Amino acid sequence: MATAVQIRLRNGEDPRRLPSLRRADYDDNGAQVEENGSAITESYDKTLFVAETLLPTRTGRFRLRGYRHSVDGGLTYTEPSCIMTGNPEGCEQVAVRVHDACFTSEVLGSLKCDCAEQLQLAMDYIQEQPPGIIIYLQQEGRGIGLANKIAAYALQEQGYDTVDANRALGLPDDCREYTSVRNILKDLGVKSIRLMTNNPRKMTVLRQLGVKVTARIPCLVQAQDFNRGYLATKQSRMQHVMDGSYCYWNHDGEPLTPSAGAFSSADNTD
Ligand SMILES: Nc1nc2c(ncn2[C@@H]2O[C@H](COP(=O)(O)OP(=O)(O)OP(=O)(O)O)[C@@H](O)[C@H]2O)c(=O)[nH]1
Repeated sequence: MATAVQIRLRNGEDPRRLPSLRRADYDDNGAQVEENGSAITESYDKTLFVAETLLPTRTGRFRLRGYRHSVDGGLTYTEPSCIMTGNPEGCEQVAVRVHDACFTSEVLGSLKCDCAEQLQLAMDYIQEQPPGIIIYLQQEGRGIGLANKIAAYALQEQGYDTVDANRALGLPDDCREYTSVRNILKDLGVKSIRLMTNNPRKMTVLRQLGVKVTARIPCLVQAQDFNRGYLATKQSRMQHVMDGSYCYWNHDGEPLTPSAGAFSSADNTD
């Protein structure tokens, strides 16, 4: 006999919906305004916790938390999730990976990028050194979506790199937004984080949102024939901190080879 699923209600809200959110309108400058045109002070980004379960995986057991996130007052929403080990609630300096979806590598096994391997590295890391959190966001293609990313790949077959392909399509280099990360960390009571990333933009954007980032943990994977150019472009045109000729990674975030000048201890503690 089926058992009724109990969903915890918070502040009277049904977390499966976003009923209390209103639609935001925007003025010419992109600011959110009321119907009468006056500026809105209330924030229209909202991230609601839905449920948590325990998930056994090939990498080990993880806590998996589901959220609903809206930036337009509930008109549309995405579903960020949190893959966690240990009990990071209320902790300082929690190892956190903010990871954006990559259907091509994570589902299809594409070799054109390093996304799937970075996700695996992060899972290994937080499994071996709990507590830790991976916040997985549905922002395929650096936010342009899967179909546009496929269009960008088609242009890359003609010789465009990953930046110019987006631009040739009239799309931004990177339009990911991270308000859900701030909201989820707040929901968990996480006080500060060590961010697993090679991307300085992520560090900057999260700090601007008020997330206390105390250190960076490099998240590097071995380059191979199909992603060598992509990794080199991320380094040269998107300021990612990595060495294009070889990649390495260990759990302390320290360089394994003396030639790894890009990874001074200063990089790891800024
Ligand atoms: N538009 C576009 N997106 C890509 C391409 N290759 C991978 N992606 C997307 O890039 C996102 C991951 O971003 P990356 O630039 O690889 O890395 P990052 O997350 O910014 O930085 P790290 O934290 O160091 O991994 C995922 O959403 C992928 O779907 C590409 O060639 N074009």
